[in-house]
Amino acid sequence: MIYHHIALNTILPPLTYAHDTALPLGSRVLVNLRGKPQIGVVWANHVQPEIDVNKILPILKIFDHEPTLPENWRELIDFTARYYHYPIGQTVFTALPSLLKEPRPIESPESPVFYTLNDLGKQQTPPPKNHAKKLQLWQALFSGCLDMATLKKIHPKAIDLINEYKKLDWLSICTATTPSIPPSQHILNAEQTEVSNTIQSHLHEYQPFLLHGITGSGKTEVYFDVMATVLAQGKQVLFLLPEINLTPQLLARVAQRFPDVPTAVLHSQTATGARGRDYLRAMLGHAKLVIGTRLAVFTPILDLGLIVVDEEHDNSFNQDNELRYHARDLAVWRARQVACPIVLGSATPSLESWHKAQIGAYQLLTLSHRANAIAKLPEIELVDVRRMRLDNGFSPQVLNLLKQNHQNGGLSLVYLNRRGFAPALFCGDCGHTFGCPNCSAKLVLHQRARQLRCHHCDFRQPIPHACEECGNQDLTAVGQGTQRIEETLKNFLPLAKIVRVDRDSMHKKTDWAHLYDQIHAQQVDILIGTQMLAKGHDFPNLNLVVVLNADGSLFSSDFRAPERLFAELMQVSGRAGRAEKAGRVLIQTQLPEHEIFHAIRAQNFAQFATQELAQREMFGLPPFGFQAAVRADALKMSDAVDFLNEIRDVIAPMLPENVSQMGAVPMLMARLAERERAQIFIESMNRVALHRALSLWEQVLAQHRDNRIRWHIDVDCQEM
Ligand SMILES: Nc1ncnc2c1ncn2[C@@H]1O[C@H](COP(=O)(O)OP(=O)(O)OP(=O)(O)O)[C@@H](O)[C@H]1O
Ligand SMILES: [Zn+2]
Repeated sequence: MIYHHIALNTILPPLTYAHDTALPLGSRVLVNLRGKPQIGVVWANHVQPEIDVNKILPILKIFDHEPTLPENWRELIDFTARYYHYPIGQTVFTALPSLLKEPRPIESPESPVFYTLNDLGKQQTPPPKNHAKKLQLWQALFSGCLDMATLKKIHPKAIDLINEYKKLDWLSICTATTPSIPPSQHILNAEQTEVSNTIQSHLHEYQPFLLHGITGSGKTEVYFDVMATVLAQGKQVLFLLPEINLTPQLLARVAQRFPDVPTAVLHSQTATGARGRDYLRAMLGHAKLVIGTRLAVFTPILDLGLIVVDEEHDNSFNQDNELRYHARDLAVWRARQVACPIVLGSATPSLESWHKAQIGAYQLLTLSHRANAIAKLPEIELVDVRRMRLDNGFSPQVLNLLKQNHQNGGLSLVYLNRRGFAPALFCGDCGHTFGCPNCSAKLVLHQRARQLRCHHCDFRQPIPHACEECGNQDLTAVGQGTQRIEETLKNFLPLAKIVRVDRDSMHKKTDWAHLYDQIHAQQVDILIGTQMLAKGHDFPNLNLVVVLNADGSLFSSDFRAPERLFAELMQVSGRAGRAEKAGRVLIQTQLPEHEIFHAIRAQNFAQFATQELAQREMFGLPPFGFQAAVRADALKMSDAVDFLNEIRDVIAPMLPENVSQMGAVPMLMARLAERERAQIFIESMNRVALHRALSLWEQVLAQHRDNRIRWHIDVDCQEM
């Protein structure tokens, strides 16, 4: 008998099972766990059993016709599990798409066949213009070699058309698997060229780059330029971006620039079947360009030649439940593993990456001008609203500008990162506000739906007619949400076409396409939007941005709040003035003297980063020190706090010297979905020591099982 370690979807380490031959590592198998058949992955073979061999169960089934999960992928999983102190088996199951978690054999995709029009085909009349997709498919076949997966992305009925053309003998099969890549529509400017050349002088080796390019400086064009070279060499590219930026606009840009390149798109909304297939296509090297959000960092890739992380500072690369990982950091690890360059791009880099560039661990590349030669960075002005009477959140100055801009035919964006009608409902008699019964959060008023809603746990209730404390029937909606802003502006400018863009208004994928069409047809005068609209979009006509109520987070005790606010305001400002029309940005604030606004007005990231980093260094905060949180939640705060403090005391005598652990404290958002949450911060200036301490925590936590309490470890935690 040969004994194997099998990684299973459990908190236990890989368990031992027997088979009469040695199975290849990375194979999928079926085994019994607690009497139930479960899918597992062979993690080690020829292991020495640590338990009585008579008790070792046999492997029930081997999916031996499937490709095995490759070695470098297993190394990535091992590293992830170790670094984030998470069970290996559960890490495997987070990283796999559903298709591979099913106890069924999968159909392994065959090597793709590439089609092109032959001479006879090229002599035919192309399909008429009113059959746009058919024509597009024809044009793609005319100029390149494409596989079925790529053709299907151009036209869903590609199979039928290919069969038809085959019958007519218009096609030939080509072997070329290195795609032909048409040149860009833009000629890179001098800065872009230099940056691209620098990156390209480091292909085939590990080299991290931090590309700091102001908004609209043409970072995407630089990524594409480097990608074109790597793809033309037949290597694969991993392109990661925040969920919010994975827009149809971006995918259209990719499709236009790389029409022949077999592409896999992996994000949480991709349909299960498609995601599984794309995962395998990347793993087998069929898909050359792998685009996705954070989870795509776990895609096995046969021949990785380049990684790009766009908007690398974005918080959505950090997963904050179950396996708490940072996709950007894992991407850097992967680049080192396979010795390829990685480009981290942003207009407002994370202070972690900026610091690494300052100390020379990353190479800093800069794009300091807008790519479009006539476009300039917008002017940013502050509107001091301290002593002003606001009309539903608007200063008179801002209202006037919006009116003027509408009269002059401009496009304006009103930014407010708060959806709903009003953030709170308030009783003027007794001062009561309506809170969520499950969370420490106020209920948000949604006027049209006639509901109060919790934006954290999605609790909903009808709008009450009277105060639940004193019975007063005169309740006031305080503060502004995007719906109220929309209402106010519609009353103020009844002739303007106003569109609100937030999570409540954008449900379907087609909503975005529709919005773009409307904007490009110049049918929109004013956009009202949350973060969703602030990032990455390129609306050439947009020339006025108004930010309402930017101050909220400046009172936060989260040390990352200023960094986030700076990034947010630079991003939203960066939407203005991207083409011919000069841009203007107004930020309403109660705190115009706050130092963060000096840097924002100067639009000077380096200045901001230097200030912030000096403070972080003084307090030993990341990126100077390393930090992890151990969190516990229970129905009662005292249970969570006591649990953590007890374990802390057990560990204290064993704690490595240069590690400190604080006392347990409630989290900033102390109550969430009926659970009360506490945490202990564990800090060290030495990463290895911190991880040694965390391993201790892991061991002791595992021994202290208490059904009332759930716990987790969050390494490099982003949430306070
Ligand atoms: N070399 C160039 N010549 C002319 N136009 C260009 C050039 N490079 C990029 N552009 C155009 O400039 C605009 C901004 O480019 P791009 O979207 O690549 O910038 P970005 O830095 O990724 O922007 P952001 O970070 O603000 O989302 C786009 O409309 C793009 O088509
Ligand atoms: Zn809630």
